[in-house]
Amino acid sequence: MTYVSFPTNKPLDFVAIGRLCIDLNANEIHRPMEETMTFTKYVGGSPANITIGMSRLGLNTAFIGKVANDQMGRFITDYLQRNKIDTTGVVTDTTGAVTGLAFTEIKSPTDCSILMYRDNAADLKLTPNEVQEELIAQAKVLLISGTALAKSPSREAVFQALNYAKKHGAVIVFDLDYRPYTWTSPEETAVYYNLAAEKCDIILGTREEFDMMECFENNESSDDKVTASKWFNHSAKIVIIKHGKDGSIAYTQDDEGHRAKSFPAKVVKTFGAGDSYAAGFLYGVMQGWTLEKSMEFGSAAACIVISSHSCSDAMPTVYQVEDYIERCNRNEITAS
Ligand SMILES: Nc1ncnc2c1ncn2[C@@H]1O[C@H](COP(=O)(O)OP(=O)(O)OP(=O)(O)O)[C@@H](O)[C@H]1O
Ligand SMILES: O=C(O)C[C@@H](O)[C@H](O)C(=O)CO
Repeated sequence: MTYVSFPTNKPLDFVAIGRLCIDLNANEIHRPMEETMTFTKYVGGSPANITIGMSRLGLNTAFIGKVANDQMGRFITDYLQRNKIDTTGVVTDTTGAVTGLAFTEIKSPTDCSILMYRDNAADLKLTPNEVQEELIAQAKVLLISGTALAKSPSREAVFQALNYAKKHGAVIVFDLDYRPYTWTSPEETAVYYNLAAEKCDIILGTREEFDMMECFENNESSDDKVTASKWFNHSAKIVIIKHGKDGSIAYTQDDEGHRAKSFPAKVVKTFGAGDSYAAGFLYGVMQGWTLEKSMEFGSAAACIVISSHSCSDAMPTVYQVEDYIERCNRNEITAS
């Protein structure tokens, strides 16, 4: 059964808009940041990671965003290009803005946190008139991600991209990617998240992210099915609610939910799970696979990334994901 129809007559499979930054992941893992001395530098930012994931899976991809006019900005653009991502939509800041930095602390496989340096970050300076309509017109899928809604003018740039995607018939995906440090209040966050989500065909988020969006409705965590059903009154065709190592559930308008188990993993760090899951899942639905198969593929892609040191650099190929699933089926991989 097909839940979402992707346009067939477009040259670009996937374009994402939003955050491009640098992850500095602790080399000395299982230590607090206070005792960490060295870091490895990777391209970061959830929509960038997802786009790198889609490109590694063999899709034709592009990115819309803004980088600082410095060595870090050039490192990001160069890395995207080396990963075969079209960067004609990546503009360079001219105001002296800087590249956002995420220092990751890996205390244990379950206790990870991110220390952010995002004052005057270039990615939030993208303006609506810098969003190229032509790029979105050529794309089957536009992915937006929540952090870009946190501040103007990037917020308006995302809504401009949504307008273009609607006009040209791209399938719109919203990865909620809620990072509280970027926002001023939960109420402001919920307003813009809800306005954007109304326009989207596929919405992916964790239970906590959906709870944030429902902060006007009640103070308690909702039932997943109740949460999902609200969005079918707008544009949504698929709503996915993720539950960490307990797996994920996909809802469509007419059913009780499709549950995907997660695979075992030798976890190094937890961040990056959601980005690799999104890339794997979206790849699957774009191939016309069932929701279960697409979710399984996303779950296995997530395991590969959380078993690795980086998010972006560890994004797997189709062969790597298939091999991981086969090895799990042969009980060759056990949880850490
Ligand atoms: N410890 C784990 N072991 C196995 N699979 C996992 C684990 N954690 C996450 N996953 C897989 O990754 C998917 C997405 O993870 P999660 O629900 O943590 O998303 P997220 O919170 O968006 O991730 P992130 O930490 O990148 O923000 C899960 O549905 C599951 O399939
Ligand atoms: O910007 C962040 O919040 C951290 C990212 O750079 C990181 O790569 C990430 O988003 C993983 O999901």
